[in-house]
Amino acid sequence: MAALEIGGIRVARGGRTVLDGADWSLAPGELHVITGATGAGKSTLLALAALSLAPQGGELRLFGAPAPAPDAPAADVLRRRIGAAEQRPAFLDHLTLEENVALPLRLAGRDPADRAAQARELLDWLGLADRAGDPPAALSEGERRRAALARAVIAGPELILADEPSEAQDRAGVARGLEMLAALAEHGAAVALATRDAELVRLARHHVEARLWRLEEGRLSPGVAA
Ligand SMILES: Nc1ncnc2c1ncn2[C@@H]1O[C@H](COP(=O)(O)OP(=O)(O)OP(=O)(O)O)[C@@H](O)[C@H]1O
Repeated sequence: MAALEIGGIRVARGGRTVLDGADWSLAPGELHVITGATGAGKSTLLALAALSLAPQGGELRLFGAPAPAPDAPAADVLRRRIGAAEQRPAFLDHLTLEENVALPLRLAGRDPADRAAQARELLDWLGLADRAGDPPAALSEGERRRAALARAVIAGPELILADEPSEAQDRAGVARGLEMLAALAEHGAAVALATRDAELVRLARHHVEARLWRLEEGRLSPGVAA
């Protein structure tokens, strides 16, 4: 069963048709990389999958069932199975970075020691261990992106969505983030990331098992956007 299926999906934003009959299916254990020019609709596609946005037409299915409207109570329940790292992540500035990253575990009712240990491990892996006690406002753009990725994956979601995860990262950071997402896919998560980063695409092609898509004129097709 696919984690996510869209069929003939149509979305208009700001008076413009962004997705125009797009089809896509993402199964557990798969890593998909969506490429496309700026404004092509990559973030829109991930926002649909994250139940942040409703389509105007077509079919959206999550975990084998028709997706509820973003404001329906059922959407809140489903979102707990989804980890999304947004392009412009928001954090709670009265909490430390570690507490922000551990928030999904807090919402899941996990005990504090367990939450702290898991957050530390992820921050360490993503090169943020020395920032754990800092407020999010003190982080650089690249550090915020990595923290958003950590927060998206910490509770073990079945579907992981990462929007431009490599933006503002150095080469080592790009590789680390991709390695982590590929490892999570290997362990059974359905993972999709959107990017315009040629280095990330190169790594996805040659160093991990990934399926590449290009989003053009509102539709997805196999390959990489020019
Ligand atoms: N909140 C919004 N209100 C109105 N229009 C929007 C909104 N968000 C996005 N759009 C428009 O939808 C289109 C697709 O935007 P989207 O952010 O999905 O593209 P993208 O491929 O992710 O671009 P980028 O690579 O620059 O992040 C653009 O024309 C954009 O201006």
